[in-house]
Amino acid sequence: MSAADDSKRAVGFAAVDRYVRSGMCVGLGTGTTAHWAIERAGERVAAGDALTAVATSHATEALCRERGIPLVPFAGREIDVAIDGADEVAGDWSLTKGGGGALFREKAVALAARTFVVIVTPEKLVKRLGAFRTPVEVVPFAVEYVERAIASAFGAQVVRRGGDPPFLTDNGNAILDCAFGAIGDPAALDGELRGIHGVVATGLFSNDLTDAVLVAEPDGVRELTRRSPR
Ligand SMILES: O=C(CO)[C@H](O)[C@H](O)COP(=O)(O)O
Repeated sequence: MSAADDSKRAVGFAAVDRYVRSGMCVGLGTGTTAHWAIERAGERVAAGDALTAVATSHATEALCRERGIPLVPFAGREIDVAIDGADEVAGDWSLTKGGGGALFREKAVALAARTFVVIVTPEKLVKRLGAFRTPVEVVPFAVEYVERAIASAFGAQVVRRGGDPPFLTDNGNAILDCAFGAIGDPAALDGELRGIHGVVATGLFSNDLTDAVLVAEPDGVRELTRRSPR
């Protein structure tokens, strides 16, 4: 296993070990870091813990089935804890997510969770969001209009994800990866983007969603303490 995989494994395992108890319903994220939280949840089920899970993507759902983790229907039900990776974590704990295209379901699960735990490797920590392009999920019927609207309203460079065929999310939608530069107020930008007809969701997660951030450091998993008010 590579050193990068070792770190992701450590932080994924730590999140489950610190935040998940038998009897809980767990929201399981998508991506190479969340993968390890799923593996650990599978080990816990095999060891006898009564866990159920909500999956944030088809890929996560398939891995849960392979690992014998019982899945429950979601539809926005309240869940105990959600564990997921991120593409960027800002100093105020706002996030960019959606590098894997699962942003809509990931945000729905994070919103419904009593506790939302973010697991990352250290290079994901940034002062302000924006170096990683912001993913915006868009109904394909309106995608060209939304591309033009984002470019003209924000002066952003907008790239449609995928080629021919284009990338489609698990919801059948397109993703626009948008370069806004450093983002001063992620919640405000999220709201403005969602005001454009055709936008379903953005990968900007406001900082009031995040309850804990675990970082895989070379000498162990560090849990950040929140400096800014929620
Ligand atoms: O938001 C996501 C998927 O939509 C992922 O959590 C994010 O892209 C981080 O992935 P990884 O842990 O593989 O770096």
